[in-house]
Amino acid sequence: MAEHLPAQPLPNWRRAVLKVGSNLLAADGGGLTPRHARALAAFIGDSHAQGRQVVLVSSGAVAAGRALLRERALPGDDLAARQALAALGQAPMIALWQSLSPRPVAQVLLTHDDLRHRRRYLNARATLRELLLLDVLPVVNENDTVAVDELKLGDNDNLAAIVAALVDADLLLIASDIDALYDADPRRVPSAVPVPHVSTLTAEVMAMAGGSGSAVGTGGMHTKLEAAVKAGAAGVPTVLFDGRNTETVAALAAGQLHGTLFDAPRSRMQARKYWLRHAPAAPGSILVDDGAARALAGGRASLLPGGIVGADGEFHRGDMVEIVDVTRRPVARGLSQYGAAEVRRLAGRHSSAIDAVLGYSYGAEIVHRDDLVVLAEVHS
Ligand SMILES: Nc1ncnc2c1ncn2[C@@H]1O[C@H](COP(=O)(O)OP(=O)(O)O)[C@@H](O)[C@H]1O
Ligand SMILES: N[C@@H](CCC(=O)OP(=O)(O)O)C(=O)O
Repeated sequence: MAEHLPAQPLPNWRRAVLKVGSNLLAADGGGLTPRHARALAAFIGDSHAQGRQVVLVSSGAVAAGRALLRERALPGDDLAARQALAALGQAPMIALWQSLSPRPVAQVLLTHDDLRHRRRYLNARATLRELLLLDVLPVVNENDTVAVDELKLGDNDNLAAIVAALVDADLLLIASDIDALYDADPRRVPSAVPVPHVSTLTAEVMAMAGGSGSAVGTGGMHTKLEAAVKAGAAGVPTVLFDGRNTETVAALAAGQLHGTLFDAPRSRMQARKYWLRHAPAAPGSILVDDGAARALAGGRASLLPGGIVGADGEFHRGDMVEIVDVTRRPVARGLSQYGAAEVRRLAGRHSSAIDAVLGYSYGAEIVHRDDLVVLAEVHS
């Protein structure tokens, strides 16, 4: 099918999230097969050789678990059964990727709760960043085994979009069993035509999507469009392509897309700055000396403990806080890596003393420069 779709340039990227659906990993309707995963793993390897980073979001645990039980009586299709199947199939899914990757593979299981609570969100982000620094391949899946129904993210398309924002990716790649978004569900409307480029995800575009076309897929096209909306809100464009087509997958490494490109409404930097400017601040602030105030105003510095003279009010690790000078004039705002009590204890100390003072460390920066907007930007 890809030959019907014109090649278009893939947006430039350095860090991407690649989402691989169950349909590709359990392609023969049974257990896991490397058939399509092999080319996708080669794409990840090629990208790595080009100095790019990929975080993989892989489905397939439930499908793998179901296949492992084979002739045994299958449990029902209720939540507990799915959770048991996910527990059974998660290790083989990771093992499949490890068998195809020359680099070590790291398993990351996330729940909705991990992403909703600031502190756990920051911890997940720090772990993923660290895994990328360690040059290993993170393989993320929803922690189906413990997620309860009302708190389940439910589908890995949405999870992949959240992870793309979490790791500051500049592209979300969705590998599916179809070569593009079609203007209607192609199973119901045989005359449906592929849409190579979506500049805005209007209600009309959202209405094009139908459910999953297979027994193992969960979301269908609808959750892929939801993912494109979520990623777009974080400034990340999304591409959808056929992960079964080895030529399509090989072309990606050469920067060519045969599939659908969804533009992001604003740049990643604009989206992040917007969020930092408008996210509600906790009732507390960090007081900094003149040197730190000047360094922050320059726009490229992180806030280190040495420039801090104190903290007002209450805030927790991960909260948005105001940063003010000693006259209480606002200088910047940003996400604090430490709570107010910890900041008071660290004030004036060198970053290298954090461990000794607290007995642990969340890193050398109290507010990392990526998580900070200076005053001029706050009012722009
Ligand atoms: N408008 C549409 N365009 C393309 N595919 C659609 C559309 N509506 C529904 N689909 C179905 O969505 C399926 C892909 O989603 P899904 O089965 O969940 O796969 P995955 O495991 O890749 O997430 C396609 O195979 C197709 O049958
Ligand atoms: N977390 C589940 C997959 C859920 C899911 O979204 O599946 P899919 O629609 O195939 O991407 C699993 O590992 O089986």
